[in-house]
Amino acid sequence: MSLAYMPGFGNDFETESLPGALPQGQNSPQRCAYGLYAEQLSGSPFTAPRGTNERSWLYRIRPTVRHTNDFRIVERPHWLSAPRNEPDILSLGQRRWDPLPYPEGKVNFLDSMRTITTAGDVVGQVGMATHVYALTADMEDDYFFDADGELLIVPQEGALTIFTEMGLIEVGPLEIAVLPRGMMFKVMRGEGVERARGYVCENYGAKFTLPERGPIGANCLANPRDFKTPVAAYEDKETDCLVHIKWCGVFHVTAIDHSPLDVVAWHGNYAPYKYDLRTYSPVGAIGFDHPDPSIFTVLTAPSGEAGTANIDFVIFPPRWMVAEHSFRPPWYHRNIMSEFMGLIQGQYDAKEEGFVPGGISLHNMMMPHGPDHDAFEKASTVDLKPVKLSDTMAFMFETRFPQMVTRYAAELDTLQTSYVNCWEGLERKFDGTPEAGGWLGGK
Ligand SMILES: O=C(O)Cc1cc(O)ccc1O
Ligand SMILES: [Fe+2]
Repeated sequence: MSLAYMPGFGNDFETESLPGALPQGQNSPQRCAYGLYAEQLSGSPFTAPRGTNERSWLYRIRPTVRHTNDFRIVERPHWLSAPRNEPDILSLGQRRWDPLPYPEGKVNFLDSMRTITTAGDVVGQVGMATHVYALTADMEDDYFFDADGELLIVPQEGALTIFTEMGLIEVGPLEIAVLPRGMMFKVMRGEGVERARGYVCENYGAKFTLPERGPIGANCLANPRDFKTPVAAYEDKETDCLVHIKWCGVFHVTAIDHSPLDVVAWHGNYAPYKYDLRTYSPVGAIGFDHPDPSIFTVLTAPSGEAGTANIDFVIFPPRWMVAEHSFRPPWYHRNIMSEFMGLIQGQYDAKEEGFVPGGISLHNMMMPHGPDHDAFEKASTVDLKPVKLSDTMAFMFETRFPQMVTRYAAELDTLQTSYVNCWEGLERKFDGTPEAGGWLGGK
């Protein structure tokens, strides 16, 4: 299946899947074409400044009030929300996990979601949660929307077809999809896909946007035209369906007798999109030293405090390493921001082994980390000719808030017990002598 998309980031789009379904010149005609209902979906307050004002007009078979019935609270003990102030679930330390195994039997996207960390406060609309899905079935008559946040989906294995209210998105490894807060959708496996796994960042705060480029100028990094928004598509289905909702950390379900994906036409700037990570144009060190990873920011979710992101979504794409007289991999460091990393394919240059595709590493607030011993030795002694890092794609969900590990993640068999040993060989190499300065200070 080859789907149609509209290019651009945050554009004011318009699309119709039946000719004339979209009203022209006004939003609310007395009667809409084809007997459709008009409905506004607001992603920002009505009065938000133009730059951040987001809403779309949807023309649908039934208004959404008909997609909700009596709600019933349901338990979803594996999809958790912040605040979970349980810093005692796992003792402090750098953490790493092997990939999450696939479940036995048939499990869809929603049922397979497993929360790894939570940060901030879902009701205060700050922070985020990280999750992993490992699915073996489609959502067929199950539909979902997350009132608590925007979902950034990062497939690691197997393509997905996501049927949203505003159209269909196909997304596979090396691509991402972003589904706005409140958007109804269902996730199916892509054509020929048996099972699929990936990472999800649930953004409780302000929406992801493109980072400023500053002196880099008007081009490179993630270019707006590479973001793709689906054209309108609808499901005309009059059979029993379940609508699942996540609201303030609690899950609800309601039964209806038709599909809620019934939007025939829409216009506006509040819409889902996909992005191919291979179209990211990295800018890096062409002289010496290792710049901060913020040069690889694809999307940033601002927190209201300048330069202090609620979340940065950062990738480590294939690129040339050419820095002279420099230690080229990431440096050792400690960070006020908390770093959740995943690997989509290949190898990450700070870790020679142990960080595998589908795996996770977590370097929380102020937890020291950096290259493992082997990577350090290699990078300190290697001949510094230009080297192409290929077949690699790691990423980071970095947040200003500490990330609390869930009990589920803490008890996973895939939690590595000896991760810290990767730094074990970093022995003292100091060869200073008192004559050279010594502990009393410089001369
Ligand atoms: O910790 C990590 O591996 C991520 C990272 C990469 C980098 O190039 C510099 C800093 C940083 O946190
Ligand atoms: Fe780091």
